[in-house]
Amino acid sequence: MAAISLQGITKSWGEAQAVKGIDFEVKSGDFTVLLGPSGCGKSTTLRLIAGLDIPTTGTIRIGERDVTRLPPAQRKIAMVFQSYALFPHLNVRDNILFGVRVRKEPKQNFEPRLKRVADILGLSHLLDRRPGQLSGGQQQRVALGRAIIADAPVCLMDEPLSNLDAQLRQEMRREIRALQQQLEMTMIYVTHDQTEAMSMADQVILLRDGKIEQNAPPAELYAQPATEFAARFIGTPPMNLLPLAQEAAGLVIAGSGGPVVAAGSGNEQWQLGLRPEHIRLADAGVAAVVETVEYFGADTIVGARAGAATVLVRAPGQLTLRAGDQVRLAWDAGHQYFFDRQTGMRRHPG
Ligand SMILES: Nc1ncnc2c1ncn2[C@@H]1O[C@H](COP(=O)(O)OP(=O)(O)OP(=O)(O)O)[C@@H](O)[C@H]1O
Repeated sequence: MAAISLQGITKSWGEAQAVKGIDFEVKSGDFTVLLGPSGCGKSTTLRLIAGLDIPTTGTIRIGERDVTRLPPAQRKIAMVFQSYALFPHLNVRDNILFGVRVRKEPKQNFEPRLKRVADILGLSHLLDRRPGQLSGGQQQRVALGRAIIADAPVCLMDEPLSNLDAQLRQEMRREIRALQQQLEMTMIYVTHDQTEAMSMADQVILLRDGKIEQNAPPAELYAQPATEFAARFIGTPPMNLLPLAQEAAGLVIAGSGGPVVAAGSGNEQWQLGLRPEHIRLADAGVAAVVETVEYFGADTIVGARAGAATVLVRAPGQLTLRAGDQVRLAWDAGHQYFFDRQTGMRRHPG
């Protein structure tokens, strides 16, 4: 049985439609990420599940209950927001216990639950401090603690890591994922960061302009993007997309050792997609001129101009290339993707 299901959900404010008809199901114990660019409707969707807003049409179920019109308190969900929403005048203990006290749960349960949650999150030695005396990561853990102590079967998070620096974000990603698995929480997590989505999720729901573009596990989203938009959104750096005009059709033939789409008539309607990690700098292949070289430690991203197109290549290790160097680009035919330029739909492979 699905832990959460949304059917035919729309949300309008006056003329403006933020959510334009979405359907999805979340399995119990799964980590689901709502991913997409700013304004695509992620937060609105999460707020509808939380009960902070009511959908214009459609049905939301949590377990077997239709909760579409229930207030947040009756939905048995925990929430963590970007701002943490900690009370500055309360210490860590009272911040964590705030929700259970408001709900007037039996007092004798408080201390053992607090101890467990503080142990899990490494907050035991900080219980008497106030939020202002904590680092960003510690504050984030307190916000998590408040969600976990509720023992709610469903936890919703809206960009909970966006105020943290890059290293702490990575640590917290691992921590949240481990906690979610350990506690078998059903999680819906909003982010615009595809790396976050790919590294944490069981299921990624990619939203675009109020609709679902693709709903798939991370590996499928990467290997089989349904559309050009999905292909562009996933990957670091994202997939190269080259218009398959006459000139670029030559690229395909030269690069793959054989045309997948025949050169010539009608190729302009296609877009060729190549992931940067699937292109090699080789002895033979398409001639290109290096424009940019960025070294990241484990790998190097090279930007090279081939004809009218600039192609990004991701190569392992450090390369001793400079702008202006001549290189040749090669790739396997099996790594070519083709998209219909009109509809954006992927046509090949698959
Ligand atoms: N209360 C509101 N009244 C009117 N329009 C709203 C309201 N809340 C959101 N919107 C609009 O609905 C659309 C979707 O907003 P939403 O916050 O869900 O996007 P998002 O994907 O979460 O974006 P971000 O990543 O920037 O937070 C936007 O165009 C936004 O301006």
